[in-house]
Amino acid sequence: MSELFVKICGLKTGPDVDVAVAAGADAVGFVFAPGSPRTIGADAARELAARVPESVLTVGVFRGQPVEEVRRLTEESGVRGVQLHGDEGPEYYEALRAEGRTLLRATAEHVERCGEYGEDLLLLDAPDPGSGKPWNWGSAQFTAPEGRWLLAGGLTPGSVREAVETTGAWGVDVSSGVERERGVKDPALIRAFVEAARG
Ligand SMILES: O=C(O)c1ccccc1NCC(=O)[C@H](O)[C@H](O)COP(=O)(O)O
Repeated sequence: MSELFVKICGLKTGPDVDVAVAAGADAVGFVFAPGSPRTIGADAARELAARVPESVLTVGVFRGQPVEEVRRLTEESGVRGVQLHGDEGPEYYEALRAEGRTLLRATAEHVERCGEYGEDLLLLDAPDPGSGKPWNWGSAQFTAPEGRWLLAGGLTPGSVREAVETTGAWGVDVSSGVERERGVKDPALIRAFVEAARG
């Protein structure tokens, strides 16, 4: 099996981006959704994305924003992936597909397989994304989707390995669990998370 895909989300500073990349993250996320302590603008994201090597995917995170706004922010920032947390339907993904970006669909609903909406990666997350609250991925009722999917929602360096082993997730995504306070990343936790995730 290939190595677990690890995404570190909600990065706001150059040093934190550098730590995530050096730790071995496969993707880094910049929050464009309004109203979060992690929200940054296109100019800040462009500067952060410029520090990231080609091998690491840069992802803009959106929630309930018009497709024109998503297009504008992705173009201005230069991120190569788009992560959607709203109620966007397949037509929304179709509208973005032509731009050649990696599309991530985040949902708290049960999903049979990745790709149903035209997404490249599926993100199974808590109902309140970025809150650090875990959801019940360990329950007997949970069935993993087919295809490439990431587990998110309240993961920490202490819980991520068990979560991967229990669910068989293809990848993981974290924000709160690598912060020392809400919206402020902790380099040691970023390193510990990536290491623990891959066992
Ligand atoms: O981070 C936010 O504040 C946020 C706001 C609106 C939509 C999405 C948001 N974050 C998404 C993520 O950081 C992750 O994809 C994921 O939800 C992990 O969150 P966490 O439980 O904090 O580890």
